[in-house]
Amino acid sequence: MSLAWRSGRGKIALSTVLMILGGVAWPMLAFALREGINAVTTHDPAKALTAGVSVALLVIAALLLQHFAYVPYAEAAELAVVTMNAELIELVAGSGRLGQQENPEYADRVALLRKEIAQFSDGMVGLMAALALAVSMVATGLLLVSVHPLLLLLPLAAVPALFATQRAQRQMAAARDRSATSVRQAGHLFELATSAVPAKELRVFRLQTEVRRRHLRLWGDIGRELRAGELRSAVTEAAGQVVFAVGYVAAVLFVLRATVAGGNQVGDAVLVIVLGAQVNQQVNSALDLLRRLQRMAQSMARLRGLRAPAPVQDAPIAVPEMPDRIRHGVTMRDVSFAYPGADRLSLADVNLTLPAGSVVAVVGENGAGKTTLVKLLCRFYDATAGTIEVDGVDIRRFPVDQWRRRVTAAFQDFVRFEVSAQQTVGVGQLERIDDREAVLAALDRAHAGDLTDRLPQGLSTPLGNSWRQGSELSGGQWQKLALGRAMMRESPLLLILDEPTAALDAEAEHLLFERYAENARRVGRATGAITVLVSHRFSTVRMADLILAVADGRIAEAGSHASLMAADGLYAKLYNLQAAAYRS
Ligand SMILES: Nc1ncnc2c1ncn2[C@@H]1O[C@H](COP(=O)(O)OP(=O)(O)OP(=O)(O)O)[C@@H](O)[C@H]1O
Repeated sequence: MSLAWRSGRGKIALSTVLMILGGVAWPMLAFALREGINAVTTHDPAKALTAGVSVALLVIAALLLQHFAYVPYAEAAELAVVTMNAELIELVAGSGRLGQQENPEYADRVALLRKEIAQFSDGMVGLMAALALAVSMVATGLLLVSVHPLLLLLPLAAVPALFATQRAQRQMAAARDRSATSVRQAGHLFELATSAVPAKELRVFRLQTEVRRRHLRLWGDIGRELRAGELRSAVTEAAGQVVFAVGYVAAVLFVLRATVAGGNQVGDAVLVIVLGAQVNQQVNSALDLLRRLQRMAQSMARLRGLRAPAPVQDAPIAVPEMPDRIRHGVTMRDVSFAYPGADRLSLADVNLTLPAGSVVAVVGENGAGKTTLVKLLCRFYDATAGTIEVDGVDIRRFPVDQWRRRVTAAFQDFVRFEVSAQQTVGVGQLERIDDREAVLAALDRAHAGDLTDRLPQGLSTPLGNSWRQGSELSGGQWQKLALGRAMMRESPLLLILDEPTAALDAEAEHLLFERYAENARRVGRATGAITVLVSHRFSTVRMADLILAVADGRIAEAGSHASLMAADGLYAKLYNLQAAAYRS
């Protein structure tokens, strides 16, 4: 509300006045009607004329004023939606960790919230109109009392309806929560069916009909769940309304009896009949407002849930200075790790040292734990047991943010930032995003200097289909840009390359790493920087100073290419298999 107020005090104040005038016009209309009818029954033409003109003016006011008031309200509500979305992005993407985003329950909550925030503006408008509603309810109450104090009980008859509405809301929210996972899965299928990247596989495997069928089936399930919830909540709400209807009928009969007995004038009976209908209208509006407020409160509670800080495992006792260089190496001591909620370890009892200045390759079969090892080094997660140390200092003692500044990485599932080529590389070091020379140097280090020559506007070329005139790149070209992005930071302590070249051909990868490894060792000698390369290509892996063969979450072997070949274990087996495949 404070946001709405700050968005334009003058406009909001004027709208609120218009809203209140419009709101009060309805009960005043009933009052003018009473005066008119009483004037007719007492044969007072002057009073009847005044009342008639008042009725006309009040109808105009009641019908028109509120429309104008809604314009600034809607504007302020949109602003609130934009602000909430910004906060949601900050909460979801701002965390230094991955644990939340890889958790399906968290993903459900974020998906629901995204949907709810889109409907937030309606609730905001209702909330801003609440003052006008309250004023018109008070005016109605005063007029009812003017006929008979007992009539003030009429709005009380609406109280059960209020409770019923609250209950109905909870029933609906529970139904929505129950169907959240299906909604998320249906959303995923919709993305699959309509976005460009999956289009090829969908067609090759002729999956379009299957995806459509599953999408329909999910929506069938969701529809059934929601309809059942809607039916339950409709029955609950109707029960509340029946109580009010009984109260209304009783009030009308009460006044009619008094009128027939001569205690009231005819106009009083008309006043109560009209006001009674208005009370019903007001109570409905109040219920609707309550419904919206409850939805908003639920959204806010969900948002608060996301705001709650993730449990901090690493409260540092004394934060040491981030080292300028690594002198000895990064050591993992008895490191084990299980993903949150998982019942098996993805890494178990890892003990190893990555020597300062070295190029370390990690090999192993799919699911062995290579990426998990890398995630711990990047501190997307902390080890479940054991420690990771840099020159003897536990990395959990460094603030995550500072550690991240000295880590750079390229991943297999790299991001295609659809901005200019300059920026898609430059975001690797935001402070230098517009530094052309830095971007060109990074691309050169990634062996991708020639790429920009092929782009129509060089580094300024907009990339991707979200631009009208954007250039679409091949998978390998996008990957080269992602590698360039990783090379933007010139003095990282840790460079992670997690299958960053899977989309490049074997020769391009070999050339890149030959050059890269040489450079990495040279830089490494100066800063102790360690390069960790995850790859399935053994022609590249053999160049590394240290090779780690991971199997089932454990380090099965560690050593140089020559020593591991001599040992004739897992590495030698995998190497020979690939070499034989290439020879044949
Ligand atoms: N976010 C996650 N939540 C739960 N378990 C996960 C998660 N990511 C990976 N795992 C599990 O951890 C184990 C190791 O996975 P990891 O991604 O480290 O393998 P990898 O060696 O990098 O495999 P690949 O060569 O296929 O990339 C696997 O059993 C996987 O199922």
